[in-house]
Amino acid sequence: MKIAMANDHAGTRMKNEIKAYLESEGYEVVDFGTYDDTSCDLSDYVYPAALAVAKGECDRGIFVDGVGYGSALIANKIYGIYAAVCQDPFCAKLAREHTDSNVLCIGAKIIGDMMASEIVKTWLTTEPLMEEKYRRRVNKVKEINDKHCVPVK
Ligand SMILES: O=P(O)(O)OC[C@H]1O[C@@H](O)[C@H](O)[C@@H]1O
Repeated sequence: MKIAMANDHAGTRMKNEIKAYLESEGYEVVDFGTYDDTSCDLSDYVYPAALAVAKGECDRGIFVDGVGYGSALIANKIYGIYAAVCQDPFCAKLAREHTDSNVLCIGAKIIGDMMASEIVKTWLTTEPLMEEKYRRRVNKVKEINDKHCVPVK
């Protein structure tokens, strides 16, 4: 599985921790930056990383900023991106089982490294539930995406 990663200055340290974990587990990581703690604008990094997922160049995305919502807000503007902010493994489990999210957003100012690691593990290893009600809900969100978002070329 190929994973796009992106972050701003608030997420660099945690992004590096997660990236090292992913690579040790055999995942391929494409790191869109930023690469240091210099203050920057999150969208400069999350936008291209989300595009890579939308285009199928990467299978999933994991983005880290201060609180997580900033990454999700940007990523969810892109056709085919379903980004969820997760602050614990239960949320990460449901973000896959119920929502079929393809981007995980984490807030480095909100949770610690151990929690982030458990969230990432859970999110990457949980599959969407096939129960009719969850499929129906996911499909309704996809219909909104198809109606209002422009496919990425
Ligand atoms: O460090 P500064 O620039 O004050 O704040 C940036 C963070 O605050 C929130 O908007 C985002 O989470 C972003 O990562």
